[in-house]
Amino acid sequence: MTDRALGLEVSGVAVDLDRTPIVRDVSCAVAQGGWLALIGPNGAGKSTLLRAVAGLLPHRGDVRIDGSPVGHLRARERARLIGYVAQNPLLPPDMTVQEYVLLGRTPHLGYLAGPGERDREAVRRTLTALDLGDYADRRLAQLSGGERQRAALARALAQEPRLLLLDEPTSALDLGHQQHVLDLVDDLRRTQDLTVVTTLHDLTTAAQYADRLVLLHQGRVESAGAPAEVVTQDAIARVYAARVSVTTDPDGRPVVTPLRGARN
Ligand SMILES: Nc1ncnc2c1ncn2[C@@H]1O[C@H](COP(=O)(O)OP(=O)(O)OP(=O)(O)O)[C@@H](O)[C@H]1O
Repeated sequence: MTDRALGLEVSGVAVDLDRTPIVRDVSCAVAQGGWLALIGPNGAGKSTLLRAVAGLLPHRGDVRIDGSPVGHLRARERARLIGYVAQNPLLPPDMTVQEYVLLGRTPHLGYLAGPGERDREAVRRTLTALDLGDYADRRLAQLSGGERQRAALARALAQEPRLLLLDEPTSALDLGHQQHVLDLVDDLRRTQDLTVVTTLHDLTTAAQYADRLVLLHQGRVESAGAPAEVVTQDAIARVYAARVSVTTDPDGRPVVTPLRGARN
């Protein structure tokens, strides 16, 4: 970890759902402007942890954003600080893309005030950045799966949060849009000190973009650190029951190739 201030600090967070422990005593942290990827098999607790950090689930333990305990923030303040995109967001079908993305500005509007030029400009900029400029007046129901996913992301970016929480943000995107969206988020964290936390199933992609990985298994932290420390052949075999080869790219980041015959 760098000596930069912490953008997100999670200490001893635990979540029970229907009295079942789902996230157990998880601690992790990422610097301001850093990118942390939560990885782990299906059911490991990644989405649950992300929702707890977003303030959407009751939890034990402490979550701090830029040093402030989230539990002490008013809802509006929290909405200004945290942008969250769910794995399968429910989008109002009859709303246009532009109207929906403008909702991202709600936490910034004055009491009873409508959106101003700065808000409209933020929406225009975000739509263009996400390749949705031509879709501004389209209804959300008329978008493809990938376009919908980009609209949900656009709303969170138009919000201009300090912490961006993205649950599988590229699951519906083609390769070009995946790269484009992740590069855009990467650029925002570098230029605007945005702190980013994503869940990502693709371990090679996670290792390319994140500077810190947290491997969750059965609700606990199995390991955490730089990508090359966490993504190892042994860890993947143990936690995912998958047979892979792990090589290293020229930047020293792990590249994971699945090998057929894992069950043999
Ligand atoms: N209301 C609930 N009551 C009990 N268990 C639940 C409830 N909701 C979710 N779970 C369980 O919690 C576990 C963690 O779910 P979560 O969605 O956080 O996993 P995940 O790591 O994001 O998985 P995936 O990779 O499949 O998206 C799962 O086993 C899920 O079945």
